[in-house]
Amino acid sequence: MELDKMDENDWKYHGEGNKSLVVSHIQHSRVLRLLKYPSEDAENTHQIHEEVVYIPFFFPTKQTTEQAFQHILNIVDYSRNVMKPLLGEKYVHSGEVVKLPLDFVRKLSLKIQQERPELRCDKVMDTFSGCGLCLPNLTHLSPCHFGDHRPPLCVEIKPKCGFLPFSRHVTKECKRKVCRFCMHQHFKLANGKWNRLSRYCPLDLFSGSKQRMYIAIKNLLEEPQNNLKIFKGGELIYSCKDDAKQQPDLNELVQHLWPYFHHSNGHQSSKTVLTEFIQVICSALLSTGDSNRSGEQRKMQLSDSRVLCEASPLHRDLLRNDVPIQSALHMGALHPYTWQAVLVFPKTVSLAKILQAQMMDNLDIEGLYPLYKRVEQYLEEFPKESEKHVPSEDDGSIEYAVAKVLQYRVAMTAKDCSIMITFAPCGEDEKLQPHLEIQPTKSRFAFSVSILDLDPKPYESIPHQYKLDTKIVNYYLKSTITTQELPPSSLYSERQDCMLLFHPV
Ligand SMILES: O=P(O)(O)O[C@@H]1[C@@H](OP(=O)(O)O)[C@H](OP(=O)(O)O)[C@H](O)[C@H](OP(=O)(O)O)[C@H]1OP(=O)(O)O
Ligand SMILES: Nc1ncnc2c1ncn2[C@@H]1O[C@H](COP(=O)(O)OP(=O)(O)OP(=O)(O)O)[C@@H](O)[C@H]1O
Repeated sequence: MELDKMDENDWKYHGEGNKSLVVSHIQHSRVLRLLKYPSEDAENTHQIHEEVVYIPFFFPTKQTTEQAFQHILNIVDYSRNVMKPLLGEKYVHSGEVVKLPLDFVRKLSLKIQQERPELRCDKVMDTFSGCGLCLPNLTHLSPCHFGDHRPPLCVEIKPKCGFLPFSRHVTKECKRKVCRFCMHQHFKLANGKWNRLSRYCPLDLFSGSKQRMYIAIKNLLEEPQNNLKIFKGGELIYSCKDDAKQQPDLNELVQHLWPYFHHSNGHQSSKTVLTEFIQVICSALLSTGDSNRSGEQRKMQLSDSRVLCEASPLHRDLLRNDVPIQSALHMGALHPYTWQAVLVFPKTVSLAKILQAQMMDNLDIEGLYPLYKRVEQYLEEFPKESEKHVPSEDDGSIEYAVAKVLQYRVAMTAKDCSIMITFAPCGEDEKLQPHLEIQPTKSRFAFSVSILDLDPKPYESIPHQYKLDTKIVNYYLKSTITTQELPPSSLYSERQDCMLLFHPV
């Protein structure tokens, strides 16, 4: 990429989240990630004072171009030096900071404006610093493959927090039974963020059980919200609609998928196509990504009480079928026709890596917040930090509090990251390294798994997290919405879900 010859016509709108906007190159497998800031700040933007451009960049404090560059550099450093060692070299692409011509960025911003979803237009793209992040386009597969004409499919999942808090600091009993995502759904519905409750429960996705993962992905397909996007050949083909009242069209998705799951020996029903599609996703998510498959993989295991969320449709299915929860949890190893509720996937699996990082939040926000206050107070009294030994137990020291706050921020990043699973069919005689292929059904696929959006979460967001946690829990407790009010599954009947559940593992 020649930075002095940047042309906005070589780039197109690709997607965005709350903090950044992404454009992709029309020929090369590259994306540019540009940061955003609230549009009300844009009015005060660009005050030129003593030849310095001030930018209302992400935080209330104004930043110079140099500070903006440093800010993006911090994002890369954090991804490379903190998150990558935790999540694994093979899953993380930290990218590189680039300085872009301002003229290019401004023209690009105008060009893509009409493609941006309305719900994201409360923020504007940064057109003042000229700084961005250049990354590989993860919706593509590396060029080492392909004799096949079918473009790669890419599934992006934002899994959110996959465990129930185990901290002794938790004061509300419901937090030990119902996961944060499921509780938050009710709060989001009440606030108009979404119009329908999602049946997805992160604890199913992180369960390590193929059946539960299958159900989690099926539920994401039915109600993607901001947790699922599907790309084909780098183009977004399935996600929540801009008008959140509308549901995305699963039949349309099946039409896209059909050429990938069509077998010569007969007609595939929509359901079979979706089933095979989900199986490919599960296989990729469960792959260890290691070329060396011999030898026992170290397994990750959670205690029974942490693996099932009482608000999840799965839990209700068990109750409806009169399966005692605790015995269901234990049956995994004993019964040939049951599901494994206990998390048993190898530690190198992407989901296990993410979960381990999330669980660095071992105090819960309720236990962390007083430590945050301790740090706040210390910083007021002694603004210059000192480096001292970090105690493993809380001895009332500032060192312990600082270490825990840092640990919590890592967990926050892991609770908000996304996974991209990209795959494409490969021919029967195409030779691939074993760790780069999966064959969950009749078809063989080359695939890759990546973890993205690994930005550091600001220290200042901890008080917000503390307040939000209280609001979510209080709303959930007082809400009259019962779990019966979950919308019925449109993909399969509840009964079929159960049949799936009790399929052999
Ligand atoms: O707090 P949460 O769990 O609602 O997560 C926020 C996300 O909302 P979600 O619940 O996933 O719809 C939120 O996502 P959306 O904007 O709702 O798509 C952001 O990812 C936000 O992170 P940041 O402030 O942009 O760095 C996320 O904030 P952090 O908690 O990561 O700070
Ligand atoms: N390297 C990449 N390759 C392909 N697509 C990408 C890449 N990085 C980001 N994207 C796409 O751009 C979207 C926005 O990026 P990202 O999730 O980093 O934004 P964000 O604003 O930081 O998110 P959040 O709302 O979680 O804060 C992603 O959902 C993904 O679809």
